[in-house]
Amino acid sequence: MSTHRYSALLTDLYELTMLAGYFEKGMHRQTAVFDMFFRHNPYHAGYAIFAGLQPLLEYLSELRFTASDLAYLKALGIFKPAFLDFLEGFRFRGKVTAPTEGTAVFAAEPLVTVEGELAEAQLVETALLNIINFQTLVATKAARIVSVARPGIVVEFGLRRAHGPDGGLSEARAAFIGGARSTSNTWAGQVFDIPIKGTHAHSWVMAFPDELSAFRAYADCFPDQCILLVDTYDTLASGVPNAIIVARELRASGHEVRGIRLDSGDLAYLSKEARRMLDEAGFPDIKIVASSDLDETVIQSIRNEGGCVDIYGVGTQLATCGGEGGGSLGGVYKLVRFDHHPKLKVTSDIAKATLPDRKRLLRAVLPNGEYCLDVICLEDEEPGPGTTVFDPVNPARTKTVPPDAHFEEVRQVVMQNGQITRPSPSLDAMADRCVEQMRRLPNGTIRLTNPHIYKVAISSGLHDMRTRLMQEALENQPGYREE
Ligand SMILES: Nc1ncnc2c1ncn2[C@@H]1O[C@H](COP(=O)(O)OP(=O)(O)OP(=O)(O)O)[C@@H](O)[C@H]1O
Ligand SMILES: O=P(O)(O)OC[C@H]1O[C@H](OP(=O)(O)OP(=O)(O)O)[C@H](O)[C@@H]1O
Ligand SMILES: O=C(O)c1cccnc1
Repeated sequence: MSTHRYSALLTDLYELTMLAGYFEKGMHRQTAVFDMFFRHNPYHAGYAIFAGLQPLLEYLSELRFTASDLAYLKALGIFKPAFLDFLEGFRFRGKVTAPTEGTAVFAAEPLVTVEGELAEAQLVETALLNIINFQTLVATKAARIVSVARPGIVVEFGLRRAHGPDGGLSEARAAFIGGARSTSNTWAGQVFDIPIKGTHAHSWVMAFPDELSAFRAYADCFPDQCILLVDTYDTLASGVPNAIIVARELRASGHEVRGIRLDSGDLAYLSKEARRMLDEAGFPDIKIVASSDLDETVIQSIRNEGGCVDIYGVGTQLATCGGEGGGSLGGVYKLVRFDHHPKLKVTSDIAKATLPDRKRLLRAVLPNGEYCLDVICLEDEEPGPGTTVFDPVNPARTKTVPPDAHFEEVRQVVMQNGQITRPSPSLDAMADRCVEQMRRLPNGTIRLTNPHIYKVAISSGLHDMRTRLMQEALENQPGYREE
């Protein structure tokens, strides 16, 4: 569902000045192809989970300059009237190719490819990166957290620590794609139809004369959604025993306490003790919720210690994409074809050289359904099983596509002539896709630390084209002399 209209001014000024320049030089209608990709998986992870496509397509479909946008740009005094007239009729009519949200993707792979006139393909750079970088970063963090929490479930609690209201909204969406089963963010629930869940705060307990009367009052108000926060005073000496008293009283009136929440201390130890006390009191179905600065490492530690947590409430670390290698995803948007010619950003560092031209992204799948490597090839290439492919950074290293593998196309055309051509799957289907993708990755790829590096290779056609373009670019440098 659409949240709001995106402004056409959701862009960096330089996109607009370049556009004005291309317009003035008569270049704006020349054809261009741009690729969005990132150079390193976030969190030093073995994979990333692609997210943000549906909001991106909404932005592209709605992109137009309103009268007030044009008045604002005019008042800046830097744009000429003819250009402002051009912007008035501006619409995005390009083509977009991308994976489905929830798909596992890897560093160096072309993710979103935008093809169209230079003006439209250039203008959308900033918004595209803003949307895809953030949602992919959050979905990946959620997938990491969920991968260690399972079969425990993850609830997203991050709104209070998210980067602004809009950050909190899109974060809840991306966290759901990455595997969080619900959110505390009520607005996200309304906008995206994500299940919403919640308990109560310490202030509830403190607003009553004592913990037991606070628990009784909460059970009275919410007899069928009663989850009690048990750590305000002393978790095991008062919180859990008081929760058991209220659970007995509620049962006598035909209802059940649903859960207790632990929010401090050693969550492994406390959850085991609380589980034992609840079971002994005849409440094996009361769930244990844990929160308190959780992330994938803490959850793994709780699991390793045999903790009895059923539900992990994860806020700050998920909303802010914390942890080493987190914080931001460095996705970039590079010109790969212009005016019917493949383009390459030449650099002495081959790791930073772009992959030219229109490309396909293929995933080699073994007979058992497991993914074994990805191959980036030119649009008209058909690499088959048994083909030799090249490491993009060190092409002296080659690999053979297993002869019994078959290729799956990772991306599809999702927009043509500015019209969405593939309806977006539901958020549930995206979340299911993420689960399925993680299941099909090789063992070790989803490990938190030092993961197995999933191979991404380039085809011989792409390798040859890149080598030729690098050579041509060098020869065109003033002062170049072949040794
Ligand atoms: N078993 C565990 N293994 C690893 N880390 C844990 C475990 N249990 C809790 N933690 C983490 O240890 C930290 C300690 O929490 P502690 O209760 O001391 O602080 P707190 O929750 O910030 O307390 P308060 O909110 O009362 O100040 C939290 O960040 C929590 O995520
Ligand atoms: O720790 P997070 O992963 O961000 O999860 C959300 C946290 O937000 C709430 O506490 P808050 O820090 O607002 O205050 P409190 O713990 O003092 O109640 C809640 O009790 C969690 O601890
Ligand atoms: O419902 C909760 O328990 C909750 C919601 C947001 C943040 N912390 C806790």
